[in-house]
Amino acid sequence: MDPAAFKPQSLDRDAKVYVAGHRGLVGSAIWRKLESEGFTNLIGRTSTELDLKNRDDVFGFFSEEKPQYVVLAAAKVGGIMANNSYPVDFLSENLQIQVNTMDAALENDVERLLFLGSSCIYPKLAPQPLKEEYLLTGHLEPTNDAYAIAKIAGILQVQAVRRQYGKPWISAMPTNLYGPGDNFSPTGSHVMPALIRRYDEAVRDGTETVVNWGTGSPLREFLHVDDMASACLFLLENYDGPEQVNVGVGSDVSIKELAETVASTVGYTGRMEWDASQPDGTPRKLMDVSKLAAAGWTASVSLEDGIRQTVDWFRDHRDSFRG
Ligand SMILES: NC(=O)C1=CN([C@@H]2O[C@H](COP(=O)(O)OP(=O)(O)OC[C@H]3O[C@@H](n4cnc5c(N)ncnc54)[C@H](OP(=O)(O)O)[C@@H]3O)[C@@H](O)[C@H]2O)C=CC1
Ligand SMILES: C[C@H]1O[C@H](OP(=O)(O)OP(=O)(O)OC[C@H]2O[C@@H](n3cnc4c(=O)[nH]c(N)nc43)[C@H](O)[C@@H]2O)[C@@H](O)[C@@H](O)C1=O
Repeated sequence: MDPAAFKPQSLDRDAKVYVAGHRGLVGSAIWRKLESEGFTNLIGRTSTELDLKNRDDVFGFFSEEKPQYVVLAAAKVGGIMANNSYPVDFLSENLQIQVNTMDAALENDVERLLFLGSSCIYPKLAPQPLKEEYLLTGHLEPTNDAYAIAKIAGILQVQAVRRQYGKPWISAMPTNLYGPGDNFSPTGSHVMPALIRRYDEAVRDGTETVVNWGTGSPLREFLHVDDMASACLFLLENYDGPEQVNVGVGSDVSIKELAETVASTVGYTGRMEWDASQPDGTPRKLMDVSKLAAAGWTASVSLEDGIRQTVDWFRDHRDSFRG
């Protein structure tokens, strides 16, 4: 990555900004961040109001609204089981959402666009930590290869638009995210919300043994979604380059350690077991975040504080997640 790509970009606080996926974990955090930083003209649409898979509707929306900036945080998203069970949905829906949104953004002359990918774009057995240049250097993790291919296509589309049309569009690759507003579905979610819900329910139900998926040995890095939103604005204000930029905290924990922290945070004192018939996924995916750090951005929410805050949020909202 060319360090010169990190340079101040002027952003107009009164520009119309379309946050695609503004009700999701990431999109809602980006919306809050932009509002708190003085952006006055944010627009969003639910998937019911505007299905980004519907190309005609997407083109109609862009030609009517004419947003100047776009944050593309709408996607079909899920944890290891959802990705492994519904690969064609993750491939096809994400490709449609991305291609329609970026094509319509190009046709309507969107000035700045930020595409969100994921750390799963890197090869399963790449050296750690994962540097941006490891993209397309090896085989993907099979539990999420379909989703990863869609995300890689998104990075390439951003790069191709830059090359062919000279637009200053960019891509960010977040590590595993968590925080208020996450998806707490027991089977569809990522590990953090799954564990918070499972251990919180175990405490309330007096369950003596809680079973987690896999062996507990995989290592994962967790970034609080408010940090992710802050990094997104930082990139929009400070980065103009073709290469995707990693966003993470720079350290990881084993799933077993994570489960123990969640259990102790919610006050669970029973037994913990592991169901090794469930997939572990990739053994490790620690992001190399030195590019972003050198440019002046680092995460600020500690894992312990972030888990405590997310547990509190879940407890305040858990009735809406029952069933
Ligand atoms: N969560 C994580 O750990 C990580 C997430 N990311 C990336 O961050 C981005 C946001 O993820 P996250 O916030 O977690 O996901 P969520 O599932 O929380 O939110 C996804 C959003 O996308 C919208 N959406 C989905 N399908 C459509 C559609 N067909 N038309 C219009 N809108 C649609 C949903 O809208 P609605 O609510 O209206 O249905 C929802 O607001 C994604 O690109 C994801 O790949 C990357 C790495 C890790
Ligand atoms: C962000 C990222 O998210 C996905 O990749 P992942 O990191 O493997 O996702 P995960 O959070 O679902 O699991 C992490 C680890 O945790 C273990 N684990 C234990 N117990 C539960 C559990 O109860 N639920 C879940 N989901 N996992 C569990 C699980 O077995 C695995 O070892 C991608 O598909 C892709 O979408 C992507 O980019």
